[in-house]
Amino acid sequence: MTKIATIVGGGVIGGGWAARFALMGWDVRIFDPDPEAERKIAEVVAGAARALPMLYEAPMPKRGTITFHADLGEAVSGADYIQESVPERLDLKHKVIREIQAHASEGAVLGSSTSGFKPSELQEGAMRPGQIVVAHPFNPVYLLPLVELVPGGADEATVVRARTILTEIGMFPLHVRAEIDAHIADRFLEAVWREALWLVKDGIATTEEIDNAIRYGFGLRWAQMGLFETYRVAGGEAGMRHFMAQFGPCLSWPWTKLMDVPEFTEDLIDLIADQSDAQSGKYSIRELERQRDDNLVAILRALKGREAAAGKLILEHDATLRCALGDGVPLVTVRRTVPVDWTDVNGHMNEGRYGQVFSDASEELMTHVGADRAYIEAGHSYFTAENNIKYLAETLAGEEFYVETRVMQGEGKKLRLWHEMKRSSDNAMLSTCNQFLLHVSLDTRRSCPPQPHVLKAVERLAAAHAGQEEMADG
Ligand SMILES: NC(=O)C1=CN([C@@H]2O[C@H](COP(=O)(O)OP(=O)(O)OC[C@H]3O[C@@H](n4cnc5c(N)ncnc54)[C@H](O)[C@@H]3O)[C@@H](O)[C@H]2O)C=CC1
Ligand SMILES: C[N+](C)(C)CC(=O)CC(=O)[O-]
Repeated sequence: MTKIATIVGGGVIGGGWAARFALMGWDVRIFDPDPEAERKIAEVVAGAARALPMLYEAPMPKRGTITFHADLGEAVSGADYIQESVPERLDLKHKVIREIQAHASEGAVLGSSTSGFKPSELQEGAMRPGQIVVAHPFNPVYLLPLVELVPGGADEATVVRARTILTEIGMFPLHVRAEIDAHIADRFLEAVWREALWLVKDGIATTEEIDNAIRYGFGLRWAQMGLFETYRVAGGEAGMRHFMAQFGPCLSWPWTKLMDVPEFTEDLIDLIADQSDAQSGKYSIRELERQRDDNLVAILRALKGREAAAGKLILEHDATLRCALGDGVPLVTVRRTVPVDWTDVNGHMNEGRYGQVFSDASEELMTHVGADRAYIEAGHSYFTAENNIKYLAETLAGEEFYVETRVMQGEGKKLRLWHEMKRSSDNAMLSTCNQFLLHVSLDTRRSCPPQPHVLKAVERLAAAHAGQEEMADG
């Protein structure tokens, strides 16, 4: 049964939540009094629909519907998960929580995106305080996995449900055990932001120079090792103890402005806004979002390949999205989106990646006929002896495609497959591959007949696919 998430407040963050839930197969309802909300969310969802599927090798779930509701009660009634994402004002959050709880079911999780309020502040005076948790996400919500889960006085059952749901939609719920203003990450980010403001105000660095100091250096380290592991390595062979002995004393030197906050005068606002315009004003916000998303996808996919940090989480989530091939004729062996890191200087999917796509297709087929991991570990497999690939139309980053596979020959050790790669949006033929494989013994590395159960499955498919002639392959 389709699950329902309601997003109350569809701005930058609410739009990101809506996109993540819908792309993970949930039906999404949105309540936001802004008459422009529908347009703004459609733009965020379009960006997310291009970026998020690029993270995965597995097919994405069928996308859920997104509906807009003028009545808050109607929007929340019967929802499984409700995420409050209205502006950061405690009086407004209290009012909205009261209205939500008057109509929401008792079993629903009510998460708040608040960047700074403690859960106990939100729970105070609520009809059912135990139903409310802080679920603080990071922008863009549809790509960054972190969500700080702060229970405060929430019921254990609510916290468990929240964690389960957030994990199911591909997030990393970081359990924040003690509630404090701004949780863990924003406490940290506020310190960095404050120091950056001082550097600009004091004329020491421009906004661009500060961004360069981050993106050419420590920002790259943070994405994969965080702070403490990075500093442990920086301590050399003696590790963290040496690092602290060397740099601990600096903490009492005047390296930072500590808690002083620069006053937000009109002059400071103009200084920063003007420098930001000079740095990035040539791009629209949507263009910057696209650059940011493509870079995040490339970084996350690199980490995925290394099973490191957030990439490991995406790899594990990918495995939960996989499902067995059906029994259709032809078999749909691959369904996925072209990630940005598969494109080349011509701005389209590089020809080398087609080989990977058809290799993935034959691996899926092998699993389907019983030549799976266990079979390979037992010393049997198929080797590809020939690929004849035709490139028929360009394939672009962000496009979903699928591969239909037919078994054209399945006799003894010979296996010949015919793959057709098609674009999902219009079923246009993108590429074909005539692929010949030989069954081998991994002990002798020479060809040999398959085990009887694999041969039987291959023969069954060859019979089912007989007469399904491939396109002329001359
Ligand atoms: N922008 C950011 O980087 C992040 C923001 N947050 C938190 O998310 C929450 C929302 O922030 P943003 O999305 O940035 O703000 P935003 O200003 O982009 O969006 C707020 C939305 O709430 C709507 N709204 C106002 N009153 C409402 C009501 N009574 N009922 C329903 N909707 C209403 C507005 O029309 C607007 O679309 C805040 O609590 C903020 O601290 C959390 C993580 C990051
Ligand atoms: C600026 N901010 C406090 C709203 C930022 C966040 O809450 C998290 C983020 O995405 O950086």
